Amino acid sequence: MVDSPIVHWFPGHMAKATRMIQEYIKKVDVVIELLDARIPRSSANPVIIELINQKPHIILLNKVDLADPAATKEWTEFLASKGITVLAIDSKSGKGNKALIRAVEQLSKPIIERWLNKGIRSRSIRTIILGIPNVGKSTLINSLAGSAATRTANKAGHTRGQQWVKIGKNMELLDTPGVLWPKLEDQRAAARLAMTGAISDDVYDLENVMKQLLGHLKDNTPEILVERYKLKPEEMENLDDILENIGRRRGCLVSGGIVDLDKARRIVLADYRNAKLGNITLDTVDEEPYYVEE
Ligand SMILES: Nc1nc2c(ncn2[C@@H]2O[C@H](COP(=O)(O)OP(=O)(O)OP(=O)(O)O)[C@@H](O)[C@H]2O)c(=O)[nH]1
Repeated sequence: MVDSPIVHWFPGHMAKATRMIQEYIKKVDVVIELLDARIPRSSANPVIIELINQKPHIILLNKVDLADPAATKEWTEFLASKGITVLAIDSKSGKGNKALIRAVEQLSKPIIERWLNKGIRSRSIRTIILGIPNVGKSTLINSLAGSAATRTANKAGHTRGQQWVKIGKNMELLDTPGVLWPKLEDQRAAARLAMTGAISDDVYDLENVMKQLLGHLKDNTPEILVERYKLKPEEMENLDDILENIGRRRGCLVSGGIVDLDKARRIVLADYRNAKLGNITLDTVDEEPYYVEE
């Protein structure tokens, strides 16, 4: 549960971001939306469809190298079954770039046809990359542009610059990605956004978020906890035991032999983010939607 409000996205910021995204979208023919393959539902912006305003739209499930391949297949099939153009990519390695360019070309065919009918022959298809903080927008732009022109960072909220970058023969990409706000009113999504690093580490309740992550690991992949932290079955009775014993194994002790639980929590969180606990997708296709209590 994320207890404290997320300072970056109070209503004033959201209104400004909405205006900016709407301005960007007016300038492009095709919108590329980046989601985190580990949390395709939680990393989607709540109002993206309205913002896109019926422009052709591609969804990219990014960081696929960190996600569970079977879950990625399910998500890809699920989204495709809704008529959405969807690709799974790893923008760090550039895997999927060619497929993305092909998908943009495919979606642009009717637009190019309309242009040709009007006698316009030399115009490029313009695109923009949209997504919540830290989802990999700059990494993808750099990878597509084949240079390090856009700064990437391992912290949320760090994207700059603005110009069109030529990709292939007939495509131009705005080198400034559109930063969307995450789904923070949905507490389940907010916790998962925190787990995957989309929300800055200083604005959520680590204890609460880690209770949920450890609960997920205990219920779904207890064998990974056993293997990674050398836990014995009797050390895994409940979440408090698990955390305390991980802390002991990892030497997170303060004076008097007491375990520094926050240190243990951070170790597990870093291990999850770096896929040291395996490739774990948190959002499942068939999960009940989360309802915000009135
Ligand atoms: N493993 C993995 N890491 C990735 C991938 N794409 C991006 N990253 C990492 O995710 C972090 C964030 O990437 P950025 O490209 O800075 O993300 P952004 O969406 O531009 O972030 P903001 O500027 O905060 O909006 C960096 O540490 C990247 O190296 C991927 O496909 N796989």
